[in-house]
Amino acid sequence: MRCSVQDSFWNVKSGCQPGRRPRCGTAVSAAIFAIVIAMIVPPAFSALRNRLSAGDLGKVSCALPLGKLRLEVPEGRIPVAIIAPGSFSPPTLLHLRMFEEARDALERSGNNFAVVGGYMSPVHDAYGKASLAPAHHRLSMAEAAVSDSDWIMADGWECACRDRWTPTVKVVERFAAELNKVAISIGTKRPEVAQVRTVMLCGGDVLQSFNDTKKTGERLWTDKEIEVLLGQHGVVCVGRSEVDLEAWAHESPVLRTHLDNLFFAKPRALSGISSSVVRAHLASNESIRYLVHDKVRDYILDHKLNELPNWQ
Ligand SMILES: Nc1ncnc2c1ncn2[C@@H]1O[C@H](COP(=O)(O)OP(=O)(O)OP(=O)(O)O)[C@@H](O)[C@H]1O
Ligand SMILES: NC(=O)c1ccc[n+]([C@@H]2O[C@H](COP(=O)(O)O)[C@@H](O)[C@H]2O)c1
Repeated sequence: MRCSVQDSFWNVKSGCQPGRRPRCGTAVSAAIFAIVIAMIVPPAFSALRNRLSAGDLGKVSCALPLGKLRLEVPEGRIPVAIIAPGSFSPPTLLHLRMFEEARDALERSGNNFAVVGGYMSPVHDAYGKASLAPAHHRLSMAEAAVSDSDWIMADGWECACRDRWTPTVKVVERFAAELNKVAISIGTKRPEVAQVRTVMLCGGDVLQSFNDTKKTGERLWTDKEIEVLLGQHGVVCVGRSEVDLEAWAHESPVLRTHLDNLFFAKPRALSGISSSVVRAHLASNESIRYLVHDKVRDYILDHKLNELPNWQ
């Protein structure tokens, strides 16, 4: 056999030079080469796939998903959308449960609210929390988690369409701007735009962090941000522990002036399920079934996210 110019890749590996007979083109060396490639390429590919971020995020649509939005509410009701910012690394069943608790709390708050939709908004990688899986995985898992909900959606604008971390108030403002382009009909009235109220959803730990100060001495949430979030939008908070958040908010100087726009869901069943618990199970090679949606579990295992160094 003589080498051709087209053999160039193989020529380099085999020592074959055009015009000469290959020196070691035996079946044995070919088989060894194939085995070595088979051993090296899949793990390297999987590691690369886990690290890929910007490339995959390029495919994400930056338009707000509207497919599950309720476009009609009964007479006298105020349409409300629930926006949950968070890490979702990974999303758990408790994250989904939070939405159900929040919807009940808002609709029973005596404000005539009718919840028209809910959104999970995974935070940008640049937020820098050590346990974040790459954003495209967190977004895909959020989409899998809400796939069989008839009202909760996942939105990738914050994590995939921005080049840096976005303060939550800006995230909520963008949801408000987009949702207020959608015409909603109230009772028998003609559908009209600019009717949807946006309310941020968070757990008790995040609400309590409104009072926190960073190591630099700056506030974690500025007064201005809290003013806009609570004064113009609203916050619905789901308790994660026995702490009486309502009493705490009454005592908090930054919150007590906005109590009218602060709503509390008090789950009958408190659960310790969190993303860190799920990651701890994965790190110990234990089952995560019934802690996360089955599709999220499948996604984690299919993409080997359990091997992410920051999930160990
Ligand atoms: N069990 C829970 N009950 C109520 N709220 C929750 C619960 N788990 C998470 N949340 C809330 O969900 C939102 C998103 O959570 P996020 O993914 O940022 O953190 P987390 O679930 O606490 O993750 P980690 O364990 O990695 O810190 C936050 O507002 C958080 O307070
Ligand atoms: N000032 C702010 O806008 C601010 C501060 C801290 C956390 N957050 C948001 O809170 C969410 C939850 O963060 P943690 O997972 O750190 O609790 C994230 O979406 C993050 O962007 C916002």
